[in-house]
Amino acid sequence: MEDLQSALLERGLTVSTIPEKGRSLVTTRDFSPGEVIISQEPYASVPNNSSVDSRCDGCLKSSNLKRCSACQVVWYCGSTCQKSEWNLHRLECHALSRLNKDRQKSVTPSIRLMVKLYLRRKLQSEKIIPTTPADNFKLVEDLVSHMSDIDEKQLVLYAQMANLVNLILQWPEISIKEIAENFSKLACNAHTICDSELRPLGTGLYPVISIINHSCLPNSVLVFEGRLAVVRAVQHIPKGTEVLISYIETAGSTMTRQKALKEQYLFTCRCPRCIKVGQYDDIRESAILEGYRCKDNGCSGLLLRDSDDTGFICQQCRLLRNKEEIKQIASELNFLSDQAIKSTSSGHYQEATSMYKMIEKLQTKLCHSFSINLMRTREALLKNLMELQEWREALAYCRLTIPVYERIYPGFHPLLGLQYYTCGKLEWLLGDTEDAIKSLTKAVDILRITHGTNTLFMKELLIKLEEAHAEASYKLSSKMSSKIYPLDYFCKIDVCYH
Ligand SMILES: C[S@@+](CC[C@H](N)C(=O)[O-])C[C@H]1O[C@@H](n2cnc3c(N)ncnc32)[C@H](O)[C@@H]1O
Repeated sequence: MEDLQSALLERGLTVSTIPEKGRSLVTTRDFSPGEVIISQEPYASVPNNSSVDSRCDGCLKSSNLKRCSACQVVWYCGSTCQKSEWNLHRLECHALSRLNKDRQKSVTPSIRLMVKLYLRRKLQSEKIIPTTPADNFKLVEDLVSHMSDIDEKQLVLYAQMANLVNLILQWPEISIKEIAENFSKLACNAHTICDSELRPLGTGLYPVISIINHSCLPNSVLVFEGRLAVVRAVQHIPKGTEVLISYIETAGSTMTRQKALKEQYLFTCRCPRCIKVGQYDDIRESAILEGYRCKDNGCSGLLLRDSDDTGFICQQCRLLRNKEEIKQIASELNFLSDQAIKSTSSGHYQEATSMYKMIEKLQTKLCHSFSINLMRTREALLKNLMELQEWREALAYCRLTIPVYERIYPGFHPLLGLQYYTCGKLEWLLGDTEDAIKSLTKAVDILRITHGTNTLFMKELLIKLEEAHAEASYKLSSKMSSKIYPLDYFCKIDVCYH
């Protein structure tokens, strides 16, 4: 820990203990928006491989993969990644090859992560892999496990998983209890590794990043460059301030956020947003985000439960919305949602689009215009319409989500930046160059803070913005000299969605 403290002090950081929270990362100098506070390679990581989606164990890419011919479990994109992982995979490969085919199928990413954790400890203790102050098993031992707070059912599950790890490793010196405790540590300390567009790729354990506590109104953001975890300041952080990231999707109401945090991380958040729970403003906000709209189409009031629980009363015009009517629409929505999800996952995008349109119609009747559920439906429509290359309609839905994003992801939030990016790409594709410039500029303003400016992803975005500017000037000069703009120029861009 002392070694870690000196390494952190050089970066302008220190570890302090805060009652109620435990260890926390605190700044010893000012950090400016966009500045990297800390970055770390994983102690152990695994791709979220499934039977339909495989990724390279080294870089998490999904192209040009070849399966390890010995164990038939692990994939690599080429010899560079295979070589860089070889020290550890040599041991893992041997252990996995001993399993029969059925057992191999039960080796989930979580099981592999635990196996890799122990193998790395072994390699470090045998000095085959070097240790550093920020990369050693002692840091894993120091992580919180909440063993005494987890319920019986979860404990049984961890014990079963620990048995499988034991069977794979065949190391009699480690106990089931110890492995089970480490599973509990992974549950509240491991991070989902995402690509630049926040699509999940894998899971990693970053023991120094894991010292950072949560806030629903964080001053920093965690993003990934490949497997490297990077924490950047999203606002000015003065010296002596706790570094805080968000562990969860912050869009939900206070109750929804608190439930998610309690279930997975076993604490009650008391951040500036959460301490407002139960106050009128917070109840109002929850009713907007997750509640219902007034029956009168002309009224924009929000609804709160009436005192005798017969329904919900509009806070603007006092009209009552009956509980039974709400239940009826909600059950229709559940049915349609199941069907729409099935259609999307089986690639029937046309069918899924029709379902989501029906859902949107019902939700527009039921929910407030800033409702998160309605926004999720529009996101699903955007995705499906992009699959169908219905760009104009996709853009219309993307635009509808922006005001809700602005409300639920204030400040420098990567999701808001990414949504502007999608909007900008669609506008440019459709030849709305002026709008594309506006959207791409907003995307750059946010993403240069959350993602930095040096990654390939950001370079591509900056090039797109430059090209959009060039196109606008070209259009202007063509207009002035009455020339016709070459249409095929617009077809050369790719549009992808996060
Ligand atoms: C990834 S760890 C963070 C570091 C941890 N404080 C430690 O001592 O190692 C996550 C755990 O920290 C605690 N924690 C994180 N954020 C918190 C917060 N805002 N309030 C209270 N406890 C928090 C919870 O116990 C949670 O399960």
